[in-house]
Amino acid sequence: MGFCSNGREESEMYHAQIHMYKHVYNFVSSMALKSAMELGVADAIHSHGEAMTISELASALKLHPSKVSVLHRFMRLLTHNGFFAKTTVASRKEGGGGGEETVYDLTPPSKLLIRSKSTCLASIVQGALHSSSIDMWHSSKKWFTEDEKELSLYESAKGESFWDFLNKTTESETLNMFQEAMAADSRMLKIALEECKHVFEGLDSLVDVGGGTGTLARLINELFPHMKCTVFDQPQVVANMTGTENLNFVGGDIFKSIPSADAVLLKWVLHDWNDELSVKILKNCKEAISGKGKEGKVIIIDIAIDETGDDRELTELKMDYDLVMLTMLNGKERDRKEWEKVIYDAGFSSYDITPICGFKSLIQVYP
Ligand SMILES: C[S@@+](CC[C@H](N)C(=O)[O-])C[C@H]1O[C@@H](n2cnc3c(N)ncnc32)[C@H](O)[C@@H]1O
Repeated sequence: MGFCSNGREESEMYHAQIHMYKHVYNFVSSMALKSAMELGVADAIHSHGEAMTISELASALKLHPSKVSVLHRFMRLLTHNGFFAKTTVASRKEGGGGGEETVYDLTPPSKLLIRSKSTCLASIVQGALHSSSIDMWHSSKKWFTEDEKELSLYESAKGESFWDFLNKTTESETLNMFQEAMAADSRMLKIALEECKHVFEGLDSLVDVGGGTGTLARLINELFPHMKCTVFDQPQVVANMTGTENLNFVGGDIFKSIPSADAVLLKWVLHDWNDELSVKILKNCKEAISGKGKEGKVIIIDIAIDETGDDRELTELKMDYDLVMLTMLNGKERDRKEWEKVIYDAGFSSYDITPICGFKSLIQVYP
């Protein structure tokens, strides 16, 4: 193909270059977001109570005076990316002399970084962009040439599985960071749970398998105070947790056995595992709900990839997550067909999938 021989080819090539560079530098937007989260930009604007100029923001964040122009450039990108809104207002400075100034305000995405709010997702930004989640990508070429199907990129690069890394006593800070990120994600489900109360009606007991530190179980308990909820997770995760009359914590292993209940909840658990291990978990869930006969059910909250039904941006997010699960844990995000396979392979007779809260789906599975 000639380089500049014909207008169409030339324009196609330069579009391709833009496409390529855009994807090469996607990480800059992610990292700028992480910097804003670490600096507490959203908290500063929230505490101030109104939109702020760059100098006000720099002073509230206690930045070095030499970094005011740096902050301006970060805010320019973050504003372009929808995290802040920029407006021009009459100068509020004393003796402003009728001049104007540019002020930055919060937008719905940056409101999700306000730490005092229950919907804060700062810990997700922290965990997803932590060096332990990113460093391994430098070893992907080596991983592709290894003959170890079950080895995640994480394990190939670091010599230990992500779960082992999390559970090392010396890394308890990382375990806390991970559990806090999971809790933050669960808190986001509050409204969705209220909207799908019917899913839990008629159940006297529920076990939240891989339920972490119990954030979701607590939300369910608030909606259904009479339901007996059990949070089942690895012993080291639930060791110091205290329950209430209708909320208790049990340590154990999902691959061995799961406490009995009318229903089992699995939020963000099956995407951690490949199909074979997911079938094993689902079979143990089936056993756990067997006392309730045909009335028992397994409630899965996870991603369902739907390339034809979802828009491009949503599908990209779901596919990004698929690679996160693959590389960190050898897990996977599934489309309808893939869900159906693991569900039927585990011996269940039917299921239904409903999208809830943005990018996750609620999958009810019946014996
Ligand atoms: C991705 S987290 C999801 C946590 C929680 N369901 C949520 O969405 O916030 C997966 C959970 O599975 C737990 N887990 C991993 N392996 C387990 C095992 N063998 N037995 C019990 N729990 C396990 C982890 O400790 C972790 O809390």
